This record gives sequence, structure tokens and C-alpha cells, in this order.
Amino acid sequence: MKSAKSAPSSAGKQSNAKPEMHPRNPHNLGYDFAALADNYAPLKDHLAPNPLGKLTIDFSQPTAVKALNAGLLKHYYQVQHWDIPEGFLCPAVPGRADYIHYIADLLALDNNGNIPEGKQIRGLDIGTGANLIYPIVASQSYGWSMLGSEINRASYSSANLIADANPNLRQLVKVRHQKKAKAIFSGIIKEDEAFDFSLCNPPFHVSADAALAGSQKKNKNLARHSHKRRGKDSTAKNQSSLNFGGQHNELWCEGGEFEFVRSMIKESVEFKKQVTWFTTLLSKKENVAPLLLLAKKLGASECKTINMAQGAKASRFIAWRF
Ligand SMILES: C[S@@+](CC[C@H](N)C(=O)[O-])C[C@H]1O[C@@H](n2cnc3c(N)ncnc32)[C@H](O)[C@@H]1O
Repeated sequence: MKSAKSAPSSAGKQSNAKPEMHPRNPHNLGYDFAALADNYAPLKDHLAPNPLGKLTIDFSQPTAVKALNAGLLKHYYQVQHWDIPEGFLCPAVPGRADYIHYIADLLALDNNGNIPEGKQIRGLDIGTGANLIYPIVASQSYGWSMLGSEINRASYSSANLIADANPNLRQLVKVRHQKKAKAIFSGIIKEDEAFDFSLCNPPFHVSADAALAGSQKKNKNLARHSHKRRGKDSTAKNQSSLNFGGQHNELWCEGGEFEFVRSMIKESVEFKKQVTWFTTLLSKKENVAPLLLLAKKLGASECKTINMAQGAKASRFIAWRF
């Protein structure tokens, strides 16, 4: 494995993460809106000073969040053309980047503490979404080859369009359509393929109703914060708009994230010779112990929980290998 960077001493740390982003995360210092807009002009239309006179955007407005993302992806990841269809999940880039940097630390454990870089490192993103966010960050941060899988036709087409529109992505990123409703790895990983890791941001709600309620709660909070930040009236229109998008079938599946990851762990046994580290985000802390227990029962030789934090928000992913 080629390596240029060393993992920080916190590499592979399994608990008590500090409330800050990964040290290599370029979004650690917050958004420099002026610099982003200089590099991506459409963002200018969405900038306004907050009550303290600092430039910001209205985070409750989907078009503003989308413009911020396009600006971030251009500035930090050399993505010249990025767009998603209306209503699809618009990712918060800093948190997604954290997952990738912690995976790099995980891989460094088997590489004398050095972060492996280059296209010989292969990653698989289960459910890459219409936005292709993880393959973008992984390929442009570390030069890794990434395969994204996606079950939703429209998301699959959108992810492919993004890769096609950017030669730096197309060189390293492939997307495959998952045709089987219940499959995770099967139909995606070919017999002669091997991956250093898989990652996943699973659909986490148990039903369409729960997904809708979750989105509405999130948007209400954002509209309230945005109102405070910008000293503007928060309107009913703001509160009902889906700022971070997320078609319901992107955000929910039968049984929620627990069932999704349970299937993933069970299916991972069949692919244990082809994937070194299996990983997935878990939004609910209480799902960690039973799912890792299942992995152990099915023969995993090593299991980890990697805690992350973006400001006040704690998150985590689990990792297992055979
Ligand atoms: C929460 S979204 C994550 C999207 C994107 N990775 C992100 O982080 O913004 C989950 C995605 O998984 C997709 N999905 C659900 N089941 C799947 C499966 N069995 N195989 C591949 N993708 C699947 C959904 O269509 C959706 O795009």
C-alpha cells in the first residue's frame, strides 16, 4: 500500500471521541462562505449577513443548501459539475467526510500506521444515493477507487451523471444498480473482485411516516435556528420545505437501520474473502451492541465501534472483519 500521511494518535480510537471533527477533515474550521462563493458564483445569490454581520445562508432553504454543497464540492474536491434531482437527499458534506477519514485511519492500522492512498485501494459504498457523496470524498481525498451501489433507479442515474460530468471522478468511480430488492452485496460484487472496505449510510427510519415526521422535525428546528441567525421571520413555507431533501424511500426501509444492517451482516459472511473491513453508520447507539454480537456469532474475528462527532452531534460507525 502506498502511503503519504500518518494516522493521528487517535487512529482507530474506539470510544470517548471528542466533540470535534476528524483532524484531517478540511471542514474542521467551518464554512468560509465568501471564499466558496468566489469559487462558485451561484452561491452568491444565497448569501446574507447574520445579525453579527457574518455571511451565511438560510439552511432551511433547499436551493441554498444545494448551492453550498456544489460550492464545497468544487472548492475541496475539484468537482466542477454536481447536481441532484429535486427532493433527493442533499448531504451535509462535513459529516460524510468524517466517516471517510476515520475509515482511512482504520486501513492505516494494517499499514504501519500510514494512511494508504492510491487507486489500488478499493472501497464499496452501499446505497450511494443520487448525490454520490462518499465516492466523491474518498476518491478526491485519498485517490481510492470507489464502487457505489444503488437500488433506486433515479438515484443510480443521477450518481452516474455526476461521475460522467467530472473526468476526475470517472477515472476512479463506478456505480452499479442493485436489482434485487433485499440484496446488499450480492449482484454488486463480482466473483473476481476484492475490496479493502465497504461503507454505508443506511436508510434509518422504519416507515415512510417516520421518515416524514423526522424530516419535518429537522426542518422545523432548522427554520427556527435560521430565523435566529438571520433575524428574519421564520415562515410556514420555510418550515415545510425539505431542506436536506430525502425521498422517503431513501430514508426508510422495513425494520429501519437495524434490519438493514442485520441483513448486511448476515450477507457479509458470503463475501468475507472479498471484503477486508465491512463498515456501516448506525444512527441509534442502542443498535451497536446487538449488531456487533451478531457479527461475532457469525464468525467475525474483529469488531469495532468508531465514535465521531460534528459539533454537538455524535455519530458512529461499526466495523467488522472475518
Ligand atoms: C440514507 S440514503 C444514503 C445516500 C448517500 N449515501 C448519503 O449518505 O447521502 C440510503 C440509500 O441507500 C439506498 N438503498 C436502499 N437499499 C439498498 C440496497 N439494498 N442496495 C443499494 N442501495 C440501497 C437508497 O435508495 C438510498 O439512496
